[in-house]
Amino acid sequence: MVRRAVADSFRKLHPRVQARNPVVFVVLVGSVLTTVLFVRDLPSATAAQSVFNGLVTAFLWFTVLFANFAEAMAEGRGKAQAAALRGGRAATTARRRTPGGTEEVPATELAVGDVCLVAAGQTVPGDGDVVEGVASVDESAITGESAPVIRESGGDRSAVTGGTRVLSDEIAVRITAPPGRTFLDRMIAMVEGAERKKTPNEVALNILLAGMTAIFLLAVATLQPFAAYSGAEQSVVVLVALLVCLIPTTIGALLSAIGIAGMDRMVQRNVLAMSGRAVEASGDVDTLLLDKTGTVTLGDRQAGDLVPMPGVTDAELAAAALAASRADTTPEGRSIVRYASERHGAGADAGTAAGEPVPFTAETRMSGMDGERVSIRKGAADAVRTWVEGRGGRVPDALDAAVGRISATGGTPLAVASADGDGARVLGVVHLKDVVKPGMRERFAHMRAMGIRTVMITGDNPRTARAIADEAGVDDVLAEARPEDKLALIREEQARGAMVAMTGDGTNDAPALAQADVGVAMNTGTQAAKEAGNMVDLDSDPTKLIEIVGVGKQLLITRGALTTFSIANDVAKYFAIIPAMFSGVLPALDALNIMGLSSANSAILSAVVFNALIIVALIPLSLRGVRMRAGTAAATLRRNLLVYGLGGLIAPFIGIKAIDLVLTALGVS
Ligand SMILES: Nc1ncnc2c1ncn2[C@@H]1O[C@H](COP(=O)(O)OP(=O)(O)OP(=O)(O)O)[C@@H](O)[C@H]1O
Ligand SMILES: [K+]
Ligand SMILES: [Mg+2]
Repeated sequence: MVRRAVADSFRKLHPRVQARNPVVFVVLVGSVLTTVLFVRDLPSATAAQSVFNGLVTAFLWFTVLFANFAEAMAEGRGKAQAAALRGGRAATTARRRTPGGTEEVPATELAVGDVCLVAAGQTVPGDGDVVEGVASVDESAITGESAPVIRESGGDRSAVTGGTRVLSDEIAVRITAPPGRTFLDRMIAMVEGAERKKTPNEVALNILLAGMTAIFLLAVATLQPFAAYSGAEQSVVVLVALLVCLIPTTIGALLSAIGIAGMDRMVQRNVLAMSGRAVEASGDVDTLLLDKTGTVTLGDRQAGDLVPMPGVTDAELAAAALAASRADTTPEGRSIVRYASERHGAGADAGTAAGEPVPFTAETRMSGMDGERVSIRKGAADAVRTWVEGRGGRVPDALDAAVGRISATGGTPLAVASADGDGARVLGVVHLKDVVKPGMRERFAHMRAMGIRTVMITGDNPRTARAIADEAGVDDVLAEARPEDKLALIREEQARGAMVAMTGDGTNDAPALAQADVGVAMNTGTQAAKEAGNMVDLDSDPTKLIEIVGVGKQLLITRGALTTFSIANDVAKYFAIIPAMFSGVLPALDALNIMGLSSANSAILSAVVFNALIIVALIPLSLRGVRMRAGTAAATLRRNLLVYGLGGLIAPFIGIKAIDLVLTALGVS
């Protein structure tokens, strides 16, 4: 990896690459200039002068190369990972469905909307949503996790990724991404940094650094007339050396490496950040919104009980629930069919006329069927109540009692109602059971300690929401939320200045994921959710946000610390070079030579050498990030100013003096 980074450092010398970084570009121009002067003066200059010119030139080139090396090292890990991912992407053929049957086609010829059949042992040919069937899938090619996961049509676990392998059963997959733009392709581009754009913060910092560079350029250029006046005209090599020492080369050289390394630290935690901007934003998150099902809970909502209303028999309720769920492909719908068939026989709804299915939407929060004589609905209790009352029906008090009992345990109550010529009535309630994921409470407490407010938003009723919220330990809940309510809540938080992160998995979460500053989609979620967010968590762990925030904060703090160090650092070089330049003519300036450097040339050379070496010395810190300790932001800032500001001020005095001693001992100057 180091060898490749060294080769890349030379490859990056291309002016078009260098022009992206104003500080390093100025050093590059300086290097070219001193090289020309070194060669030009070679015949006329004294040997000592040529050695000086040659060494200054060499270390200016090293400065540029070290900056390139830092970036190449940061990119290295991603490139290795991309190569591994590419290796796993074997050519696959797909069994595409045609009007008459199926046909074999190469996966690269699939178009969006095609439906393919994938059986046990076969590789999923492209990204898509499962439209029929349930299967266990090995996603280790993408997540590195070998335990199989369940993918099924309908609900929030319908997305499959090209390159993963079906282990059991057969599924039909509707392709959602064109070849070349699949998740794996994007993942490769991402870890490789091919799509890396400068973040707004990086752009701002670059402008600041470019401004400082321009000011020092002006200062150094106007120094010459004064120097000439006082009889100490300086060589261009010395002026270039002074300029390079004064401009913020340290942070200029390391800035992009710090950003790339931050992205890479996300990848190491199995989080794919689609932009550096998202990584930065995660460092400032103060509100986290989570959906309930599949995020806070395991999301495997299964029918576990049927509660009939007074005057309704068990069989009647089961028949209605079954009829309303026959065409419902969501996991909830299928679990009702399973449960009712087990208890009351597969044909329990034989007496109920079939009809047109009414699919579930997050908007209506109901599903069911419309027959010729009778309509049936099942869904959120408040939605069903409105439906029944709208048809002149009266809702029994027993409904509230049943809903309350189920909700109190964190279960989801689905009310079942029917309407015919005689009016509408509630038949009973289906109890969907779900379980809070283990370890949630500790994780949310940790977030609270980091100053992050957690809000659970769910389409479920307020009592279920409250029960789950209390069990999981989130700070606040928003219940009975439709997609636009989720969106409105995020806008509201953002309007009062909060940085909002959202984790979710459903298609109904997609608008909110897109609106949030940091939108983390669960890998188990739907394609729509993954498209909308700016991060995907391959482990589908909502509390991963703690680590995401940690990485973001570390990125911001590392960048701040090294910027402080870089600027403080340049002050000392001023004390090395200015006295050296004028030592002959202005003895008063010798007071500035507090380092007691041996000669003018040695002082200047030592400063240039130190300026180059400090970049290499700080590469490990840039890649690893500064160590994070618990504490408030203000305390961290104070500590960093002390360590990196003061350290940056003192380090060069020691370093330059040491280099001066070595150079003198070697007899170089
Ligand atoms: N298949 C279905 N048929 C009828 N009603 C349903 C179905 N699935 C869910 N519901 C009802 O709709 C409500 C909202 O749906 P859903 O749970 O998907 O919302 P959500 O906003 O994604 O919240 P969550 O955080 O629970 O995922 C559920 O609480 C339930 O009452
Ligand atoms: K510098
Ligand atoms: Mg959901």
